[in-house]
This record gives sequence, structure tokens and C-alpha cells, in this order.
Amino acid sequence: MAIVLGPNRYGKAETRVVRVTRDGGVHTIKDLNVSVSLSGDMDEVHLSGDNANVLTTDAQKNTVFAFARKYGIASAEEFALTLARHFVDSRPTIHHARVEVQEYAWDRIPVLEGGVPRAEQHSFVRSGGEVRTALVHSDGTGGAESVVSGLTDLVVLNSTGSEFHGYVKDEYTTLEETNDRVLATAVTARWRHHGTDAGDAGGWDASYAGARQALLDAFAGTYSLSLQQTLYAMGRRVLTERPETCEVRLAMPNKHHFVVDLAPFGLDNDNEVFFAADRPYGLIEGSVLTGDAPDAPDAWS
Ligand SMILES: O=c1[nH]c(=O)c2[nH]c(=O)[nH]c2[nH]1
Repeated sequence: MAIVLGPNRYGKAETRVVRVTRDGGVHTIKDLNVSVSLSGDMDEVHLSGDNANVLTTDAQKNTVFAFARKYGIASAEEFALTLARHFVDSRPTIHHARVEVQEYAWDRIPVLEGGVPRAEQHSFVRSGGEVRTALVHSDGTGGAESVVSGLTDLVVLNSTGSEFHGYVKDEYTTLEETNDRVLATAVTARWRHHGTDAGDAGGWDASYAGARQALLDAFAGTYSLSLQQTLYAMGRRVLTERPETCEVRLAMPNKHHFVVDLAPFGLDNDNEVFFAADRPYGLIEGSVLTGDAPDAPDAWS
């Protein structure tokens, strides 16, 4: 019985590209997950291992980054069309290109100065996705009770205003020091309340909204020398803005954004095109307390 090669395609899946565009001190970002799949005269690579018609998936990934720098990302559709046409038009042996794009939406976190928007705006929060949490322990009415509020997956990004240097350099340290990097994290925060009645705080919803806003304001408003420093500033801001709270625990993965080296393609990259890595990630965790915070409540154990 004859065995034949059926339909096939190949490409680089899930290139995570973040493009920062600057208009003076006001930044905008585009955050895409791009998957390329090509097909054409690809019999030989399958049948005999002859790679002569193979445009590497590595080159496809590089093209995504290079095009983000060269042409910008006006829209997911425009970017996908530009890429798809390029792949087919550039090689006679590629007949079809499928480019699939997922775009993650970001909202601006406005930074105010004296009540008006500051000239520099480069802080963002991912639209939707976050989850509000509440955790209560009760030994019954009149007994010990504790309330912990919080959130998970509050994803935030500063496209500048973050440095990282002065750290230990041992024989395994290769990380370059930087005076300007993207700082991004998915915040998990829990804050415990002094009491079990949010009446003075305007109710639980107002308390939650205020604490969430304090986290955002501190993230956006802190010029960061480390994510640890930003974590402390965020916890501190919740405690000062919301006197009904006495401890904030934070877990913040450092969602690394690496500047893509575009020099091999004759392009500069002045912090405009980033590779958003998903793992491994630094995980920064810490607790910030008021001086009079009682011992950790049962709700937390
Ligand atoms: O803000 C940071 N804190 C670290 O501890 C760390 N470690 C690292 O590699 N990058 C960073 N960034």
C-alpha cells in the first residue's frame, strides 16, 4: 500500500512581543501573542530531510520582532497582514501563511500631580482578568473573628521608570545592570482588617476599591530601583490610605520583558520592542504591617 504525505504546515507559535511607542513622555503599548504557520513546497523536508525550502521558525520569530520595530503595530489585523504577505511574497516555495494574533488589552493608570495628569504617563493595568478575594474566620458571634480581603492577577506594567543595578555579582551572574527597564507583575495581594465591621471604611466595597486603587497608584507612582522596593511601597500605600487595614501580604512575579537585539537586522532598539517571557520568573513576596498590627489572624492560617 502506498504511503503519502498529507497536508502539513509549520511555524513559530506564540511569539510574545510588546511594542512601546513614545509620544514625548506619554507611552502606549501593544502586547501581542503571534503564531505563524507556513505551507508550500515542503515535501522534501518531510520525505528526505532536505531543508532547502525551510525558512526557519527562528527566522519567523525574528521577523515578528523586526517588523514590530520597523512598522509598529497599528492593529492586530494590520500587523498580521504585513507578516503574512511578507512570508509568502519573500519565498517562491511558501504559498500560504497563516498568522494568528491574540492581543492583550491594557488600560492606562493615570498618574496625577497636584490633581492633574502628569506629563509622563507610562503605567498600565491589564483590562479585566483580576479576581477579588475574601477570607473570613469566625469562632462564632462574640468569639474571635478576622477578615482578609484581597485580589489576584492584577497585572500591571510600567514601560519606564524602573532601574535595577548594584546587586551581588557572583561567578554565575550574567544579568546586565539597567537604568531603564520594563517593570511588570501580576499582583496577588491580601490585606487584613483591624475589625469585622467596614462601616467606618464606607463598607466592604469601598474599602476594597480604595485598597485596589492604592496598589495601582503606588505601582504607577513609585520610581523603582527593584520590584522589592515597589512591593513595599504598594503595601505601605494601602496601609496609609486605608486605616481599617493593618497588614498587607503581597506576591509579585517579575514578568520579565527582555529588549530584543535587532542589530543583526540593521535595526536599533531603544527600549521599543520587548520579548515578554512567561517563565522562569522572579517571585517577590513580602508583608507590610502597621506597628500596632495584632498577631496574624486565624483567617490567615
Ligand atoms: O526587581 C528585581 N529584583 C530582583 O531581586 C531581581 N533579580 C533579577 O534577576 N532581576 C530582578 N529584579
